[in-house]
Amino acid sequence: MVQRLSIQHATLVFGEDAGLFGVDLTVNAGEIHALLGLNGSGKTTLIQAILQMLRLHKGTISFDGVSLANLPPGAWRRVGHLVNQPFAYPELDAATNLALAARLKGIETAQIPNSVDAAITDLGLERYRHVAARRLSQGNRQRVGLAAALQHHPDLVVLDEPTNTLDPAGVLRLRKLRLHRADQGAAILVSSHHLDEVARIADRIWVLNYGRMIGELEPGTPDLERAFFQMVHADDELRAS
Ligand SMILES: Nc1ncnc2c1ncn2[C@@H]1O[C@H](COP(=O)(O)OP(=O)(O)OP(=O)(O)O)[C@@H](O)[C@H]1O
Repeated sequence: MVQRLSIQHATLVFGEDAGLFGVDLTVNAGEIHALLGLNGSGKTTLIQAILQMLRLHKGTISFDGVSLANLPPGAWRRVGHLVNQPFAYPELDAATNLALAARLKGIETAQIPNSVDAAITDLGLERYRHVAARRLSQGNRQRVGLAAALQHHPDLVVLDEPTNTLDPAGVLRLRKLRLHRADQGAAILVSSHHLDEVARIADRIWVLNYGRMIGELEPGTPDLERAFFQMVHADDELRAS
């Protein structure tokens, strides 16, 4: 089993209980892992640290066994991500945005039109391929961002709340795409507030609370919401005592 993403004792302190405090996590090739946690629990911070948008104060993050600090720049082409705003230049249409993303990720020039077509089909953007990103609805802009994150078939996929703003059809497309990519060997880490969706796709579900990894939930748990709150409340009580 290839250990694609390995996070050891990730620590990044913004303030008391804000940030990350000794977070450990490993995602193997072919697995989908979900990060759950209340607002402010540290999901985006962890994802930004994985993407080197934030620097850890302590701990290490490795991709295929190589610490991010030593990763050659070309290795980032094997990563696909969506965090904060989806990638899209507002004046450019969906297809041109995707062609630029493909170029940035090192897809050969001759392959770019096929790659863009496939990404547009995968995310159901056919009607919008010639529409400027600034004219797209939020959900369709999110689809463009997801298409850009996934079109180069990255080995590691990191997505922060990707189903936000997607309609049920978009959620379904993304689910199929993620399951398919994991079958092909990608390691996928995704944060979410949508417990139903997480239960459908995740091999493992991790729970963050106040920047600490407080446990794992079994994806097959019948009432995932209840189990989640029990875990969070038990941790809150422990912290208060
Ligand atoms: N740049 C920053 N400076 C100071 N504090 C920050 C910064 N970024 C995040 N924080 C704090 O760190 C904590 C974790 O924030 P983070 O955005 O990672 O949470 P989250 O789990 O992604 O939340 P949400 O579900 O609302 O997106 C919060 O208390 C937040 O206010």
